[in-house]
Parts: sequence; structure tokens; C-alpha cells
Amino acid sequence: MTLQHPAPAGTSTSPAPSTADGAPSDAVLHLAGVSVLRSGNVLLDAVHLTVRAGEHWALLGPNGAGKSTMLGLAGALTHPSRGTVDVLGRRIGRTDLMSLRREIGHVDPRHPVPGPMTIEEVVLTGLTGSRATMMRWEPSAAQRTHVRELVDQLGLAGKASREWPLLSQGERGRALIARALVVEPRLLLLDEPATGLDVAAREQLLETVDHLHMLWPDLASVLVTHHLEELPVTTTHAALLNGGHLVAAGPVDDVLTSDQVSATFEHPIRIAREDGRWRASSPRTAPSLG
Ligand SMILES: Nc1ncnc2c1ncn2[C@@H]1O[C@H](COP(=O)(O)OP(=O)(O)OP(=O)(O)O)[C@@H](O)[C@H]1O
Repeated sequence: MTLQHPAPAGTSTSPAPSTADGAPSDAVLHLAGVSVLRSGNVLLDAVHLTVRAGEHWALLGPNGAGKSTMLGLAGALTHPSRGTVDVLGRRIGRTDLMSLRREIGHVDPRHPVPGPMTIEEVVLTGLTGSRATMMRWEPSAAQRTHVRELVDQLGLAGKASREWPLLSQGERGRALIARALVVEPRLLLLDEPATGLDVAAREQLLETVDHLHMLWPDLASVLVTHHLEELPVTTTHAALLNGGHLVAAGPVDDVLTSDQVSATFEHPIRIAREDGRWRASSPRTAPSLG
């Protein structure tokens, strides 16, 4: 995503040729002047963003900032009240949303899995866009092979026939990423993928996400989180949201500064980066204990 207007200091605004609709021709996701209003509340206010192929965005902000609302637009789940949203070159409101959704990889850690399905069965439901295995639908041999390859690539080698209720949270997270990738999307959306994971499972999941970006360099992604510690090393860009407003957006090192993150979370926060990972802490004002 690239913030286009107004552009904060340090944000790249390099022009790209535009389509007839005004979206840059290389955009995977383009929001132009987007506001979302529900029940009299402004969930998003005049947001401009562009995500291009190969960019890995982090979307950060406090509770209620509008992150899920923005991800809902990117996933073709909701309509804007004002402005335009183009996903994979198709305009929300002018295209069939069901078919567009099937081209977007959407990872929701709260995805409900009905009954005792195996990892392979769950990943296959990505092809039908359903929760359960579709009646009278049979995958082709090539589709099965593709699913098994993905399961291996996601660090679940040999576990394709494991049943969902017996999996750890971390294994479920990686299986849901495989499910999202089975349609070979150009855009991958990750909604707080590290929620509920212990530190080891979180680190494995982040390593998996970094690995994906190396395997599919053109894949664009948007990852929503509240925690800077949950950002993959391969994150290239960040957007900070507060109260439906974009506080900053652009290359990750320009955006994730102590000042901008503090303004976003309305609390003094010190940002540090080590070995490509981010850490956030709050300067203490009271004398330390012990
Ligand atoms: N249908 C709706 N009608 C009215 N207000 C809504 C509706 N959906 C969400 N909101 C409000 O809009 C704001 C933004 O919600 P959103 O879920 O996008 O925030 P978020 O940044 O994802 O929050 P969290 O980090 O808590 O998940 C919140 O204050 C929420 O209560």
C-alpha cells in the first residue's frame, strides 16, 4: 500500500501508469478516498492506499482503529460508503464479489472448521470457498497433489491426514495459510495470524510467512496486528490507523518510528529493531521495582 494523499514525509509516491478508472496499473489493492460509515459511526475516513505486487504490508492500530474494516474491503467482504476500492483490478460495486473473493487468499485464525476434517480436507475447501467439503465435489489428482505440496511447504510435511481437533494452534494457523494459498492468489490477507500462539508457535508461523514471500516473490500481503513483535522480517511497508484515519503509511522503516507509533496508540512507545524484528516498549516514569 502506498499512501497517496496526503503523503507524510518519507513516503514514496512514485507515479505509475493509471487504468481508465484511475487505479495504478500495477496495483493489487487500491483505495481512493474511502470512507466507511455504519450506524452513524465513521469506521474509515477518506483513506487512500495502494498495495503493489510483491509488497508485504503491516496494518497496525489500537482496538477500534478500523483495521478489520479495511481488511474487509481488501477481501471484497464489504462496500465503501464513499470513494472507490479496486481489488485485483476489479472495482467493488461493479463486479461479482463472490468470484472476486475466491481469488483472494484470506487467513482468519477464527475460521470455523465443522467436524473432524483432516488438514488436507480443510485446505481443499479453499478451492470451493466453503467451510465444509462440498457435496458431490471431487478434487482432481492435480489439485490433490498441489494441496499436498502446499502442506509440505507450510511446514506440515507428513501431517496432511491429521484431524483438525488434534492439531496445535500453530499447526492450524499454518494449515489455514495453505488453505488461503491453494487458489494461487496474488493478494494474501492475514488477520492477526499469531493470535493465541505461544512464543515458539508464533516464531514458527512468522518464519513460515517469511518463507512464503521468498517462494512467491510477486505475492502481495496485508497482515493485521496490534503487536510489532508479530511482524515478519519480510514486512516491506506499514500503515498506522487510529480512529479510522491513516496516521502514516509507506516503507516500514519510515513509518514504524517511536513518534508515529506513539501518536497512533496515543501512548509513549519506544520502537527498537534488531535482526529485522521490531520491539515496542513504554518508557517507565515510576522507579523500577527491586
Ligand atoms: N457494523 C458496525 N456498526 C457500527 N460500528 C461498527 C460496526 N462495525 C464496527 N464498528 C466500529 O467501528 C470501529 C472500527 O472497527 P474495526 O473492527 O474495524 O476496528 P479494529 O481496528 O479491527 O479493532 P480491533 O483491533 O479491536 O479488532 C470500532 O469502534 C467498532 O466498534
